[in-house]
Amino acid sequence: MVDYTLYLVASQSFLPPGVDLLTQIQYALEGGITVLQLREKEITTAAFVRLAKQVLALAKGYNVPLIINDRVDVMLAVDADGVHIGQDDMDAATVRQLIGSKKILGVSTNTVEEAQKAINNGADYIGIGAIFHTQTKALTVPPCGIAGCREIIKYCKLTQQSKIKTVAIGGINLSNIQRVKYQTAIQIPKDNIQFTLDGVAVVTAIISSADAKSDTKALKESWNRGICSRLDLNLCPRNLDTLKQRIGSIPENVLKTNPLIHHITNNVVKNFSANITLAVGASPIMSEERAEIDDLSRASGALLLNMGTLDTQRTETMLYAVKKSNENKVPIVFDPVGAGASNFRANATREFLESGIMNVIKGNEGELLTILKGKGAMKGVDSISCGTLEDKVHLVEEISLRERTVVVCTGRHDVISDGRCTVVCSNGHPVLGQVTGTGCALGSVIAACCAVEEDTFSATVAAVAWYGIAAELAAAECNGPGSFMPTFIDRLSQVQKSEVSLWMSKVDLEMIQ
Ligand SMILES: Cc1ncc(COP(=O)(O)OP(=O)(O)O)c(N)n1
Ligand SMILES: Cc1ncsc1CCOP(=O)(O)O
Repeated sequence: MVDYTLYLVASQSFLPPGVDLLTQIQYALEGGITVLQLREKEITTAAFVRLAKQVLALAKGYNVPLIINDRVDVMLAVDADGVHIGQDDMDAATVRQLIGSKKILGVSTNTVEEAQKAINNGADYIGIGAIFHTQTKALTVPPCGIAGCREIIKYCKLTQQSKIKTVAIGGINLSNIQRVKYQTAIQIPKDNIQFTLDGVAVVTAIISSADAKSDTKALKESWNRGICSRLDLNLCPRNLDTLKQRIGSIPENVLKTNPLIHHITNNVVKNFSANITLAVGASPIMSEERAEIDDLSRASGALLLNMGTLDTQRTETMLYAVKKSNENKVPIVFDPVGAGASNFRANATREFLESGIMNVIKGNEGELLTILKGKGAMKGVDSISCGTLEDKVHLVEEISLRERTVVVCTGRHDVISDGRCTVVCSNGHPVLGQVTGTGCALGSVIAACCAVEEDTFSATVAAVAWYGIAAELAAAECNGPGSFMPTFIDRLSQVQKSEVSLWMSKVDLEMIQ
């Protein structure tokens, strides 16, 4: 039985300066790779055979199978353990005939149809990908992403009841390996079954590493470790009554717990967001200093990441904060402000989503459309509409299912989904749209609620309703946006102090079946 946990696709092209391939492979073997592939595109057949013989001897010493990329002739010449082929190579059925039944056959797949064909043609495993963008090769088809990968796993494991093994490939590294493992998992609650990938394949995460042995170890440990971050997909209450019961106590818990909320947010809203955080009973800290992220991550109840005034340095810091928060199981609320306004922001949004697990994604329709469809869906940082409320619900559900996280789309009606359960919250007031920063500061309240409530979906619904009700109360008392701001902060801070039943009576929620 081959163990596909950590599959290295090795190639001379991506080595660090001064390091030779055999040495790097030796480190990777010492670090614990479980499968090795030799992928050489630029060398002669004779050189490929020579190299393959050396690599095979090395791999045998660690009992690790050697797969040859693309070249059936080289694989047969050195008697390697198997061959890996892509969609543009010799067809899998012919390769199977040539190599016989005992050798390993791997096939690259990007769609369910390709997986189906690979299984029918006798593949032992499929490489699913590219799952994310990769620097290693120019992709001819777009990355299939977490959602595409899940579809393929589901097909392989469930529909076909097949013994085929699955590994994901493309852009996988230490920062996202856990996300890949857990977010591609398929749960069948009624049968208590879970299907997961059998492993991941990487090129640069190991082959370009300055310390290949320890990076290999770290990748393997991360794969085998329990889940980082919180993915509480089973906690979502199933009906409106249980949801309302659960959200009723959340504002009070924020006040009692006084969680620290680390904000990496935009310059326009820092002051307002800090005041809103204080008003709900949490403690804000605004810091973009990378040197204190480790400490803050250990101390924080939640992290708010807001892309409003993004720059290159802040992007780096945010990526590091994502990594640390996931490691420390600190929930992250991600606000992709202006995601589609420029290529820079669209790319950063993608990079954030690929780099780790975001527990909540909060955006307006334009931002969420950008997450779903890429750049081109919005103008500047202002939102555009995706159509009817039904369209908005579909948008939120689609992203939530794809990213396996809670998604909130703000607007006249706020739509919140965790992919299994969707609610529309109609609390709020149009004056919120006349005060800058009110959208961003909602992120602070969501983060405060997530810090005290494990069930991220309920925490998010509580925050959205709480915010909306405070806005309704404040708007009723004031004359315009100027006087609204202080009154809003007052009302926000008073919700916990009022009777739960009083604030709950104002909650305007509808559950979408
Ligand atoms: C494990 C694994 N999965 C996918 C690939 C990609 O193979 P292919 O589609 O043949 O592309 P090239 O590697 O030839 O560029 C792989 N090599 N390994
Ligand atoms: C060979 C291949 N096939 C699909 S993505 C990929 C390259 C993966 O490289 P990396 O792990 O460095 O992103």
